[in-house]
Amino acid sequence: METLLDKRYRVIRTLGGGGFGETFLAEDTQMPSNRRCVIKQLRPIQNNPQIYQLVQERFQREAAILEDLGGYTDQIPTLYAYFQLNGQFYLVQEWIEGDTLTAKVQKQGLFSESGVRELLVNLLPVLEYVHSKRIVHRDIKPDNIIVRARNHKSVLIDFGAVRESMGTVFNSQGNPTSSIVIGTPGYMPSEQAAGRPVYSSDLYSLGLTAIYLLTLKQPQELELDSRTGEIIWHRHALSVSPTLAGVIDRAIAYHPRERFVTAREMLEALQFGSVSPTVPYNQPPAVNNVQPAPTVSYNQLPVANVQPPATLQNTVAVSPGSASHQPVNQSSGHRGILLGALIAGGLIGASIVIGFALNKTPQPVAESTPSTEASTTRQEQQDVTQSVQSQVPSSSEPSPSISSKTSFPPLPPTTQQEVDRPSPEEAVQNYYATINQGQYETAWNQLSPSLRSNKRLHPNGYLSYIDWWGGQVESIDVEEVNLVQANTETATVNARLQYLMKTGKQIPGSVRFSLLWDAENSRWIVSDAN
Ligand SMILES: Nc1ncnc2c1ncn2[C@@H]1O[C@H](COP(=O)(O)OP(=O)(O)OP(=O)(O)O)[C@@H](O)[C@H]1O
Repeated sequence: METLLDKRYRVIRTLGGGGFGETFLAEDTQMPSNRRCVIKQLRPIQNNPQIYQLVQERFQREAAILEDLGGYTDQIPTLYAYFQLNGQFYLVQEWIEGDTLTAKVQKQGLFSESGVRELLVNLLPVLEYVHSKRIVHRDIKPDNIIVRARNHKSVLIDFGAVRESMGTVFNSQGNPTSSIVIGTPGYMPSEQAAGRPVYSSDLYSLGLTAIYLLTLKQPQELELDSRTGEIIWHRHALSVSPTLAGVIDRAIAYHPRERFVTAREMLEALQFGSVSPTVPYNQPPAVNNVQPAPTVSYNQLPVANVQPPATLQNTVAVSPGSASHQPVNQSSGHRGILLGALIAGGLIGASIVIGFALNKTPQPVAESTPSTEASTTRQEQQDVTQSVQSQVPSSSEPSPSISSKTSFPPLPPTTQQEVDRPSPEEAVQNYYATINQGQYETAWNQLSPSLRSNKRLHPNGYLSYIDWWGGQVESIDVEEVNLVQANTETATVNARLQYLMKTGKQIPGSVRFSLLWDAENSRWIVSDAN
C-alpha cells in the first residue's frame, strides 16, 4: 500500500539529502489540484528527550519566521505546513519550478553583466526585507537561488535558521547551546564561520555568487591577496564594468565594516553607480564606514591556513566553537578559518555535522544579527575613533546652537568677511551641525581635497563618507571643543564627541582637527584629523 507522509503527502522523488535529513518533491493529496510541494525533513543532531523539547520549540519559532517571510513575497517559498513525525521535523514548502543558478550556468554558460545586474537588482530588495526581520539567510549561493520558470524572478531558498535549530545540544555544563554554524565554505565570510553572522554576511555570499556567474569560478578557485586576504577575481572577468566590479568588491570585503552595511545600500550603488571604480585589494581596512556589528570580535577569529578542496560547495554545519582563541591574521586568515574547522572535523565532500557541545549561549537567528544593546566592543570604539578622522568645519556662518565661545586670537579686521570670521571651535561645531542636519555633501566639501581623496579614510570617496554619516550614525553630539593653537592661517582643535548610532548605541570619540584658513571662501577647512 502506498504510504503518505503525515497521511497526506505522496513522495514523488528525493531531491537531495545531507546531514540534517532529506528533501523530497511530493504532492499534497488533500489539495484539489494535488499541488506539488517540497518537504524538508530535519533531524536533530543530538537525540534525547530533553533536547527534543528544545529543538521542538526552536523549530516552531523558526517555522513561524519562514511563514512570515514566505507570506510577503513570491521570491521566498511559501511555507504550507510543518509537522513532527517519529522524532523528525518536517517543513512543507512551495515547490519553485525553475532552475537554480547552478543549473542555469550549466545550461547557458557565463552570465552577462546585465544578467548579473538584473539578478542583483531582483534579489537585493528580498534580502533587505529578510534583514528587516532580523534574519540572516546564511546560505546564499548559486544552488540556493532558483529562477522561477514562470516569471524569471529569483527565489531565495534554504534559509539556514531552521537547520540551526537542529544543532541544539547540551554543552559540558549541561546548558543547551547551538552547536553549529550553517553556511557553505567559500561563500561564507569569516565572521559567519566563527558563528557570528551579520547582515552583510549575506551580501558577501551574494557577491561571491555574482562572481561565480561572471567567471564560473567557485570561491575556492579564486586567489587571495596574501597581504589583505581580499579575493582577486577581476582578471577572470575583464569585461565587467568598473561600477559592477566596485559593487562586488565592496560586498566581498574581508571585514564587514568595509562592506555595504545594508542590501539597500548595495542596490543603490548598483543602480546609481556611486561606488568608485575599484577598491584596490591592497588597501588597508576602511575606517570611515564602520559596520556596527558589535557582536563580532574580529580580532578573535581563529586562523587555520588549510586549503579547501576546490570543488567543495555544499552547505555544512560546523562548530563555531573555536572562534575565540587565536588572534586573527587578516593577511592570511580568511578562508582558512572555516576550512580549518571543517577539515579538522573530518569533512570530506558533503554536508556534515560536527556536534561539539560548546560553552556558549544559544544563538537563535535573531540573536545572530547585529545587536542593539548599549555596550561597545573595543574594536568598535577603535573603529569609531579612527573613522571620525575626516570631519570638517562647516560654513563661515556661525550656527545659533553653538555654545562654545570663540577663543580665537583677535585679528586685525580688514574686510567684513574677516570681521565675521568664525573661530576654529565654531568651525568644528558648525561642521557637525551640518552633518546633524543631513547636509553631508556640504560637510564633505569642507574637507580639504587631500583629505577627501585619502583612500585610507574614504576608500570609496564620498560614498564611504555618507555610508558612515548617513548610514550608521543617527546624530553626533559635540561635548567639548578646545582650541590647541591658532594663527591666521592654521589652527588645531580637539573635540570630544558622542556618537549616537542608528543601532541605538552611544559611542564616545575624540578627534584632533588641523584646520586651514581658506581666505577665498572665508572659512576653515579641515586639512587633517586624527
Ligand atoms: N522550495 C523548493 N523548490 C524547488 N526546489 C527546491 C526547493 N527547496 C529545495 N529545492 C531543491 O531540492 C534539492 C535539495 O535541497 P536541499 O535543501 O536538501 O539541498 P542540498 O543541495 O541537497 O543540500 P544543501 O544545500 O543543504 O547542501 C536542491 O536541488 C534544491 O534546489
